[in-house]
Amino acid sequence: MPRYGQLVIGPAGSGKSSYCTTIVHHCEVIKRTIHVINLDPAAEKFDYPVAADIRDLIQLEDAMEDESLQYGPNGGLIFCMEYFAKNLDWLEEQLGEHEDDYYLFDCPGQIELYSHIPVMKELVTKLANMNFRMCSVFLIDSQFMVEPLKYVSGVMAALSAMVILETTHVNLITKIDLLDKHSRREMERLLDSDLKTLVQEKSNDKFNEKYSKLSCGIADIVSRKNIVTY
Ligand SMILES: Nc1nc2c(ncn2[C@@H]2O[C@H](COP(=O)(O)OP(=O)(O)OP(=O)(O)O)[C@@H](O)[C@H]2O)c(=O)[nH]1
Repeated sequence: MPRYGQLVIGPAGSGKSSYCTTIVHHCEVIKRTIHVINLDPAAEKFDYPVAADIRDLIQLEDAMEDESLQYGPNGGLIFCMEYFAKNLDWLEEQLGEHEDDYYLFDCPGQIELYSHIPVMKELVTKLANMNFRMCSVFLIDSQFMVEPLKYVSGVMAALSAMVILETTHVNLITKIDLLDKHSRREMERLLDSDLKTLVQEKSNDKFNEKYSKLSCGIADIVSRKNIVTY
């Protein structure tokens, strides 16, 4: 029987762990067994029960304190994730064989993992071989959604993850409660309008003039392909 789960991804601080906690509470209410796997080697604390933890395999400090490696936090994290990708059998052991249960994978926020580093794709392939049906949930802070140029950048990041991972993909806007009325209206305008026109409005200052053609071209592709509604 297939097993089902979500890869919870998105930029640092976008709310991935908070989302996992919320889903755990929801599953408690609906009486569905759920397992949350921490895949962030730099994570420090969780508000959800951790079923398996990458830090039992490797921790960020291991890479940063090693005399021969001498990585900083970002290089260290990539090193840890590459080490994890070489040891995916460890994950298989941790996951066991719970047939009807649901799984959340709380992932690190480094954007490189969803642009050109193949680690997360290797994870998805491994999970598929283990008969998992995965959905990626890309969380994006609503701060990205209140200004056209930031919005294009956020959409591109989400699109990059979608293209790289090749799973079912859902984009989720977080922290909407922090937006004031004006920002909420702006967000709704962005979600409903022709993005190219909005970017054009913003791109007419002196600094942006040089790049406005490129920004408008990208905005046009994003809206024409309906990427924002996937
Ligand atoms: N107001 C508000 N705060 C939120 C929401 N979601 C997350 N936060 C807060 O945002 C901060 C970061 O949330 P996390 O859940 O730790 O984000 P993360 O994506 O797991 O962070 P990293 O693991 O560091 O990438 C915390 O202080 C959360 O309490 C939300 O929907 N509304």
